[in-house]
Amino acid sequence: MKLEIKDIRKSFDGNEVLHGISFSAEDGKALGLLGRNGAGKTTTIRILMDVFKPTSGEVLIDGKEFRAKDYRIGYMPEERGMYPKKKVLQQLIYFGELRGISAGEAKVNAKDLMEKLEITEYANRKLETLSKGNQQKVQLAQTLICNPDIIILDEPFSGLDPVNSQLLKDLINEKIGEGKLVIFSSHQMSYVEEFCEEIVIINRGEIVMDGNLKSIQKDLGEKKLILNAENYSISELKAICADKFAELVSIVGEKKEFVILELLNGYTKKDFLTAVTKSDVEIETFGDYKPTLTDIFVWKAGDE
Ligand SMILES: Nc1ncnc2c1ncn2[C@@H]1O[C@H](COP(=O)(O)OP(=O)(O)OP(=O)(O)O)[C@@H](O)[C@H]1O
Repeated sequence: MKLEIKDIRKSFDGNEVLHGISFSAEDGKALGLLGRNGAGKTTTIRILMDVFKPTSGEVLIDGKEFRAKDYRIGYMPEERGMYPKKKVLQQLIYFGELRGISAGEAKVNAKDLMEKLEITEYANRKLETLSKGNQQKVQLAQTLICNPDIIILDEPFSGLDPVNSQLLKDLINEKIGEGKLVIFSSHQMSYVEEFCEEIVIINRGEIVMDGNLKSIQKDLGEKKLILNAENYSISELKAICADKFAELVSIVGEKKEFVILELLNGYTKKDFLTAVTKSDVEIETFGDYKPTLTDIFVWKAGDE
């Protein structure tokens, strides 16, 4: 199953917020939809869910027009929409029926999900009496109650402690393993890095980066090295690189723990290592630079 967003534009009152975005998501993989606040992620998801019509462009599934109502979709919106006064199991069954499965099937699914999310003991409690994190887990159970083929999660980890995050991770991974199509929107880069093979970064309504995360990291890390010294601080090391090794490398950045360098044309990692070894720099860390998703995000979606 392949879901394609093709050249989508969306305006609100004449103000265009999506400027022709295109990307695709496939089953058995998770796609991370990233962007700063107001970038256009929720608007994109709402177009997918048929909450809004795009101003132009189309959404296709396996090459045909996609109509959300024809598919089993589990959508966990950022603003959680459940009934505070209703009992947990009762409302999970209600949402299951609402989404086209029988009460019996919904009950079986609800019990299975509650067990996996360790919330069985709250089955007969009113939702509002649960802690925020447990309410969040009920919300995920609601999202998955009809065994959806397409799962769209908007900030599913907000407010969860590490143990509960792990339960959620296990469940989402299980769904990816079952071949579901998962779209995952979050500001928590570590989770995106863990789940998502593919990423799309939206900035001010435009796609600024799109593709396989590992390939992007490899491409952006190409010819880049990290260096740290035992006998010099980062700023001293930068000055040394600019002074002694300027023929071999340029300085492209720094982190608390190391300087990031780029090999200049014609030079190899070995050339640089030989030069450093001959100098008085005592190497603490030396190796290839692999940008984190946070690095990529800040670079692509940060302020100019
Ligand atoms: N119903 C609406 N009417 C008018 N403008 C809207 C509407 N919905 C969204 N927008 C505007 O569209 C732009 C994108 O908003 P959107 O909610 O899609 O961003 P987002 O990437 O999901 O942000 P966040 O990370 O803060 O949730 C914003 O400028 C927002 O004000």
